[in-house]
Amino acid sequence: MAAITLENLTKTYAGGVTAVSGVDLDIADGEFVVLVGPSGCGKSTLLRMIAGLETVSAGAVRIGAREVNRLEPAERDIAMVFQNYALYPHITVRQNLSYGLRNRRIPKDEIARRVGEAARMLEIGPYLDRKPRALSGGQRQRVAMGRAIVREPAAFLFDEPLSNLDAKLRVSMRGEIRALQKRLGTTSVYVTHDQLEAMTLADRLVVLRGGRIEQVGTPLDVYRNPVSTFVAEFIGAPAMNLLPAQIAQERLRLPCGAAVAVPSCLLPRAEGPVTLGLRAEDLRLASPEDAAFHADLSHVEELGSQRLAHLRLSGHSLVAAFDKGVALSDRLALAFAPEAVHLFDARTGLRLGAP
Ligand SMILES: Nc1ncnc2c1ncn2[C@@H]1O[C@H](COP(=O)(O)OP(=O)(O)OP(=O)(O)O)[C@@H](O)[C@H]1O
Repeated sequence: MAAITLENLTKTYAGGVTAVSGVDLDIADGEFVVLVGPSGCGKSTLLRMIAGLETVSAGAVRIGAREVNRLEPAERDIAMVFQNYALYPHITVRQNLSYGLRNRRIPKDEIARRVGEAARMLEIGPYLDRKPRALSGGQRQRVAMGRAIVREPAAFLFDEPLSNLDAKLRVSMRGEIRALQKRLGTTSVYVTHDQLEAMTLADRLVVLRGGRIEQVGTPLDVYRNPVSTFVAEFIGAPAMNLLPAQIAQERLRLPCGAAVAVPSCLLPRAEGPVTLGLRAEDLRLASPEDAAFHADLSHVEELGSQRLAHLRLSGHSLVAAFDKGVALSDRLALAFAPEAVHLFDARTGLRLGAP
């Protein structure tokens, strides 16, 4: 096991596209770090540079005490789990698991011990003598995990390993990967574009945007204190509501003209336009007297445990989350606690005020 350090890591492809730019990141020994961001933000490129599948244009990758920039993937002591499983189709599951170990001349009884242990952990014992094509997608992904585990590597690198599975299986495999990683204590870097997967797996999230780190933090910290409108909209479902607003005389003026008090620590130095962020669950139904504003109901999404109200406020859309069974009229009186307010610079999108 080992820590992983990225220093000013940069990748410019031959065509001139800079996919990753000046990334600095310290991943602690045993930590589970998830790289998350929209398509094209550079997360796969970053992971592939750690793996050695992509060359580094500038900067350094360290695994443990070693700089590994010039080492082949096989020399880096890492194991990778891919989306498409990458199993050998013509040999059995047992042979797939032991293949890499045999190549490294590990003694037979040691191979048998590791394969047996991984098969037990992943409950794939009954399939050891089948070929991959005789397995379901979930079982194949378990074999791919098993192949990583038997290597006993310094780190696991996961590239969207669950995206080919159906929604229910994804949730259960997510739990299994998390539990397995905790049990083994192996440093892990996991790439996904699915913010929910990122939130539930990570010790720390790394949100990437345009090849740069936008924010690093625990899932809850990133959810509660997004550094920008980009992170606010990307992390959390439904996405944070963002509305244009004005600061005037230490009050926040909403698009409908209503004015509300805001904690002074949040207020920007100058008066003027800001972007107001409000999480759907921070909006509550209010009596007409203590409503901050009124909004028109356009439709309701029933999620079983929750009702999501899609609303219109002076030409802007927003979503409010309510408990199941709450009665909703066509026009809702709504309020929010002053502490629930997130304010962002209207021009740069960066967070204003203390987190
Ligand atoms: N081999 C390549 N040659 C040139 N440009 C590339 C190459 N691979 C990736 N890119 C570009 O680099 C940028 C980052 O790509 P990358 O695959 O790392 O993003 P990603 O965040 O993993 O996206 P996705 O979620 O869609 O896989 C994109 O603009 C992509 O078009």
